Amino acid sequence: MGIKAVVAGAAGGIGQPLSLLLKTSTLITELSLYDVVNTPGVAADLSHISSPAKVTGYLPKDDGAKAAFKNADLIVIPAGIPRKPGMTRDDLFKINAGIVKGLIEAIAEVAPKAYILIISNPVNSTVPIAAETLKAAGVFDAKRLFGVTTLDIVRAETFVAEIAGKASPQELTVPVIGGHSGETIVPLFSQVEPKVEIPEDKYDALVKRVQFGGDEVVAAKDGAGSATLSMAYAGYRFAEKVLKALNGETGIIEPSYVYLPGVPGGEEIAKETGVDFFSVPIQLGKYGVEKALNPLANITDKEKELLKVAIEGLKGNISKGVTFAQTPAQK
Ligand SMILES: NC(=O)c1ccc[n+]([C@@H]2O[C@H](COP(=O)([O-])OP(=O)(O)OC[C@H]3O[C@@H](n4cnc5c(N)ncnc54)[C@H](O)[C@@H]3O)[C@@H](O)[C@H]2O)c1
Ligand SMILES: O=C(O)C[C@H](O)C(=O)O
Repeated sequence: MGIKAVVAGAAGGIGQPLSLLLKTSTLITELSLYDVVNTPGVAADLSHISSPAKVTGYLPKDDGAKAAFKNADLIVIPAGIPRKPGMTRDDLFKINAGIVKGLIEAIAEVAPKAYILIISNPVNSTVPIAAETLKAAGVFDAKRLFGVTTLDIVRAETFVAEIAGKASPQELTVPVIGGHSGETIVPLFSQVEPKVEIPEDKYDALVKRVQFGGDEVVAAKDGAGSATLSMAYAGYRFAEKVLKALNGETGIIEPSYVYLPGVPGGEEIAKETGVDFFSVPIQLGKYGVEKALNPLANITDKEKELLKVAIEGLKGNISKGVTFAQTPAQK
């Protein structure tokens, strides 16, 4: 089976290294790169790599977005502006909301069955925008729409391993649930596998570091953007799991920000949290999310407190996205 993958925003700080990683996958036979600039060059460069995927670059002219997306199996979207110091992810809404909506409208027309992976911030709002836009086009399948929160997990693994003195962070599974910004990010250190002891006096700082890891990078880049390389790694890690699921592998589990009422097992979590969009561990299959796993049953009192704050923040982010998508564009 051939798999067609697309990166929308492929010429950007995340888009280029993410496209490189996707080009190395032997599961992809066709890799389409879409951006408003520079994709012919990025595609020519990647096309010299000796892996199976045929690489093509598309620009907006000649209906390039639709040509790029046509009949795709997997579309990853890191299109949009990144933060500068002093900005929140919500400050990106004004510009990125419209970019995501436009891209999703094109996808709805020409690739309604694609797995859509949204990286563009604010993820807490851009995923609801995508869901509403797909609903309006009559092609929404919650089992195939994902907000990529993997960078929070990657960071949690790294920071927990540092504290727990583990040489190999990749041996740890650290569930991180909720959303993807500040206090909406909820690491569940009580459910780390294999179990680790977080010293009491280090717990709060560790939670904060996972929640605000993005700010560390924004500050260090000092006006030159936000995380790109670690995000490309995280984006590929999630995309690779989707590719394996598409290829028939079973038992693949990773957290992602999904529309809970639309995925098996999600309704109960939506009732418990009071929000429809939420990141939880999901099991992936050939046709999308097979089930959402409920991580809430055994959480600690401290994690319950974090969850409460996260849910309050998420409610506003979600309704802002839904309202934007449902409001007709001003002429
Ligand atoms: N989900 C996460 O964990 C996570 C992590 C890091 C960054 N991000 C977000 O990813 C986004 C991209 O970050 P970056 O550092 O790559 O930014 P960047 O500015 O380097 O790249 C963005 C790219 O998007 C392109 N673009 C703009 N409008 C477009 C459109 N309509 N169609 C197609 N492409 C378009 C730009 O030309 C540019 O090449 C930002 O919103 C950032 O906040 C998310
Ligand atoms: O911090 C950002 O704005 C980018 C990204 O969401 C991150 O977590 O690094």
